[in-house]
Amino acid sequence: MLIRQVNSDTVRILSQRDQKWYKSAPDNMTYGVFSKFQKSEYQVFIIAQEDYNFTYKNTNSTPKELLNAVRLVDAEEQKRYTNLVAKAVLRLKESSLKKVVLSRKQSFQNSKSDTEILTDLLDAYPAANCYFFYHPKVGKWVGATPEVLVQIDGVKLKTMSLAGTALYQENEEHIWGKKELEEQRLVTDFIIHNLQESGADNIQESDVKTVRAGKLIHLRTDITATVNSKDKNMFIDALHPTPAVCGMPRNESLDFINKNENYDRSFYTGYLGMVDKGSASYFVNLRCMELHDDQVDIYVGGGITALSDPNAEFEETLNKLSTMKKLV
Ligand SMILES: C=C(O[C@@H]1C=C(C(=O)O)C=C[C@H]1O)C(=O)O
Repeated sequence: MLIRQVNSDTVRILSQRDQKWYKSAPDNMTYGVFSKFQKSEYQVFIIAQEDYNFTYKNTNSTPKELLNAVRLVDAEEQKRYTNLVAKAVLRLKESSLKKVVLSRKQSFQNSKSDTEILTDLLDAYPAANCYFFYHPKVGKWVGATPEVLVQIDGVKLKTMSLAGTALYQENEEHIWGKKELEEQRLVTDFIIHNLQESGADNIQESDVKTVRAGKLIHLRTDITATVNSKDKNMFIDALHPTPAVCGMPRNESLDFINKNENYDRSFYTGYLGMVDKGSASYFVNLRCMELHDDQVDIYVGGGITALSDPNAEFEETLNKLSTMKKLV
């Protein structure tokens, strides 16, 4: 497993010599975790039998083709997805469901090598958390995620509420609509409530800010807290899945997703992380794709509320799709 965190030059690789599929890891070791959206299905632990890091300086010359926008409309898929969103909007208007995150995957041919994809990823997304994961029994995934699930260093915990999406426009301050502001507030409230329930102290939230992720922008609140428990997993369980990838209330949205999304999210909207003695960093697996021999599956989604417009939600998935499509 390889990770380069936001705006860092250091690429870290944890590698396991054997091909075993570890289902847990002792806490005094350095290890990586790669988890499905529905964690009860499974998690993979990478035991760091080797632990390397190297400096990767961005070339400052992102290849031109990576900057081009690509629009990847598939008419059938548009119809299917907008119908799904319309069904969710009806449910959101008629029930106690407040938000549900819907998603889809689209497949493309790929002729690039893993190394080409990885170097293009590191060049194109210095401001994202870039990762590459491979396990012979699990598969090969790559992504550039803007979202931290949770970082714990000693007693300090950091997390974020990230939701709401718009296109980045140079020299223009975006005015966010009610839908985005409300759906992001919902995520913040959920995180704060669940941290309180888990016994975290001194919970602080920043002002809401607009942050850039490639050609997209999102709303983000940074949240910090003090934690005394040594059990990092407790905080992951408290936070994952947040309403940034699932919905609100959690069980109701999960039920809607399982009954209506009609495909397997697999590791998309799950999380990945590295745990190193006293510290742990976990990221939400977004803006990601699964690599097969000559095909890739790109996963994208977005938060739906009663105020959502199905066509605008489809556009949002297209914009997110191009993040990874540029790399293959
Ligand atoms: C679900 C995704 O992203 C999440 C949904 C967002 C939204 O609905 O605006 C924004 C950021 C993420 O929390 C994705 O990128 O696939």
